[in-house]
Amino acid sequence: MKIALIGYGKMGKAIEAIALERQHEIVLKIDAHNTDELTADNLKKADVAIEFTGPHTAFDNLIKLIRFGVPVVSGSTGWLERMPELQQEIKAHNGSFLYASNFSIGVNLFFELNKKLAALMHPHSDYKVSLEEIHHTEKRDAPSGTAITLAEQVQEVYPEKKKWVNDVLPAADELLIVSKRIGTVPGTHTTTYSSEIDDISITHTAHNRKGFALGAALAAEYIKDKKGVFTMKDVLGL
Ligand SMILES: NC(=O)C1=CN([C@@H]2O[C@H](COP(=O)(O)OP(=O)(O)OC[C@H]3O[C@@H](n4cnc5c(N)ncnc54)[C@H](OP(=O)(O)O)[C@@H]3O)[C@@H](O)[C@H]2O)C=CC1
Ligand SMILES: O=C(O)C1=N[C@H](C(=O)O)C[C@H](O)C1
Repeated sequence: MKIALIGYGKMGKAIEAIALERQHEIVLKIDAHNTDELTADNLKKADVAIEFTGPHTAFDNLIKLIRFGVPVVSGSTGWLERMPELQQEIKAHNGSFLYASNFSIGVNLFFELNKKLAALMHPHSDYKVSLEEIHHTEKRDAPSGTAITLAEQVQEVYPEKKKWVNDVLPAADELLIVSKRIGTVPGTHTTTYSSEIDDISITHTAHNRKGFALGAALAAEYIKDKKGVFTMKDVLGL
């Protein structure tokens, strides 16, 4: 498979390594220094584009890629309020798109656990729910996209939590997400239910970026010849 990497930073490089191991070819690499090479002609060489740039650049890149007609996998976080606009564009161009706030298989299993644990805990009102995420100091957005997904899953089960809040004292109808930035931590997410008597926590700890990169490669292989909007649940059959 011929892959265009849009974003060639920590994730772009991790994806390149896994893609080469899986016998794919990288036909285009775009970073902040050669954005003028993000053209329809250059994208014709690729079977799929994998976009990991960041919160401020993702949406414009994704709109272009969809208009160029290339299937797109994106993991950029911090732009999701514009997803409805992108979805319209995907529909208008009969495009192919797969987004995940976290591509690792472990985190996608963790998402399923998170939903199940929330359902178990909700009847037990002594336990107060909260979330924590820890990432490296280069991370631009807070809370992490993964933490937002976890919070939204909890909110589905706890409709009394009207919104999530980040790093402030929460009101009774707010769900707290604590964000910490420490060294080179690849990504740690915890959901905790805390009572006066005891705490129950589930944690996913990424040891490196290989899991995110492998998930993105699997997603690209899955989407290559499909049309529509997909998620990691489709890829992993969850
Ligand atoms: N969904 C998931 O599983 C995961 C998602 N992420 C998310 O992916 C995003 C990127 O993370 P990460 O790789 O760590 O970040 P980095 O900062 O390491 O890399 C970002 C890359 O994007 C490039 N870039 C900046 N602006 C543009 C632009 N306009 N067009 C093309 N490329 C551009 C940068 O170029 P330059 O180096 O020249 O500045 C750099 O190569 C973040 O939003 C992060 O949260 C991260 C890990 C997993
Ligand atoms: O920026 C990162 O590094 C990561 N970003 C994603 C997020 O915001 O959830 C996924 C992963 O935790 C690493």
